Amino acid sequence: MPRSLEDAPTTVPVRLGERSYDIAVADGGWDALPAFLKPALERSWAGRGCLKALILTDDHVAKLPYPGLVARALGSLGIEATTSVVPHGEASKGLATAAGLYEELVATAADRHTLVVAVGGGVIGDLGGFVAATFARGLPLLMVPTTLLAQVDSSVGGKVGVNLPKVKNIVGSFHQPIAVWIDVASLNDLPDRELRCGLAEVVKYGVILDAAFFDSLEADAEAILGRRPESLRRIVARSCELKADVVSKDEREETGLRAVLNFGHTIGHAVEATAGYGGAFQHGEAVAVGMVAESRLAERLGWVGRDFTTRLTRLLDRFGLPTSIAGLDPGPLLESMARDKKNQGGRIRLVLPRRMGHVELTDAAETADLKNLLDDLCGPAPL
Ligand SMILES: NC(=O)c1ccc[n+]([C@@H]2O[C@H](COP(=O)([O-])OP(=O)(O)OC[C@H]3O[C@@H](n4cnc5c(N)ncnc54)[C@H](O)[C@@H]3O)[C@@H](O)[C@H]2O)c1
Ligand SMILES: O=C(O)C(=O)C[C@@H](O)[C@H](O)[C@H](O)COP(=O)(O)O
Ligand SMILES: [Zn+2]
Repeated sequence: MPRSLEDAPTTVPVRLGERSYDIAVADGGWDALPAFLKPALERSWAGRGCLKALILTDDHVAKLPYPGLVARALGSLGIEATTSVVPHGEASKGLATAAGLYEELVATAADRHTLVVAVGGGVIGDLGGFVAATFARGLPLLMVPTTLLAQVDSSVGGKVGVNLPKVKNIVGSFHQPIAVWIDVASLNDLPDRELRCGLAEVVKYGVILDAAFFDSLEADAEAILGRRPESLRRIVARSCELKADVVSKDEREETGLRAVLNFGHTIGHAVEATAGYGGAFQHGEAVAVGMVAESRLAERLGWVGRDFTTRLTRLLDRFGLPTSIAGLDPGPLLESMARDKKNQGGRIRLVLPRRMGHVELTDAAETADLKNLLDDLCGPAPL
């Protein structure tokens, strides 16, 4: 049970017609999970009549209580769970791991009512979601994100997928979960580096959608880094609300609205893929340097002033995130950007800021502009 009424989970709805679902933002209170899950299973065609579940997690999270707490909640609903553990890290988010999971589903006689439960970070959510989307043409999916990044971003909105060696997230689908259960208390176990990675996506929401949220992150930075529960719960709930609103208006990134969530990712994904998965840059770190680099591009196009990038860089710095791509090789970065999913008609499209709280998808930058930008930013940092 929640420890008090104030501890009852906050619910954020994701409004998508028949694919609507709720995100519960709790602080402990795992006893409330069965009551939260039961109606979600009943609402979902594939979840109705569910007797079996596959809990997917990684070898770090497998040592924590969360997969067991999920299995217990499912057991109380009469659902028998088996657990599959994959190695932690981005290298697991590939077709080879997915193929192994398909074999496990076959071996356990999974049917279209078998629930896939992703318990872990964004790697587990994207991989488990991809397997759920594709096995038997679609199994019900429950997200139980345990990193800040997964709680504020990857567990919400239905983008699931895996990487090819040179291209991030290039094989995938849109497959909405039936529910998302977030326990912010699980963030107490998280290494500092992973907390910072999540903060990169949190800062992103301020830049793209909510200037007042950005102000509040600046004001509350110490409490957030100190993992004060109210602060974590506030940033998780607000991030989920902002993402849920965008996803409900443009679920499949068709109108250009959802693309705003990709600020920092055109250059960020290029940095991640060229550095190698599990290499020098985690996703959140790549997004941090990507946001700064894309803000510099916006400066060059006259969209924002230098002060805009300075303010963004200062907050990322305060959160202990990298802000520079100095020393990277610009050639492979540009090649990688040319493979971005947002591109159209051979033109690279990026999401760039106009002012705090507002960004736009644009192909205004010529390849030569991008090459100059990368040459400058990858050169030695100014003294
Ligand atoms: N689908 C989307 O919309 C979306 C959005 C953002 C990011 N992503 C994807 O998410 C991935 C990054 O996710 P991530 O940053 O969560 O990385 P991750 O899944 O690799 O998790 C980071 C590390 O934290 C560990 N961990 C997880 N929970 C923990 C806990 N409570 N305590 C201690 N350790 C814990 C994991 O074992 C792992 O070592 C990338 O692949 C990125 O592309 C997807
Ligand atoms: O949900 C979205 O839409 C996003 O763009 C969120 C991003 O933070 C996330 O990294 C996403 O996986 C990137 O999507 P992609 O389409 O560029 O692969
Ligand atoms: Zn991201």
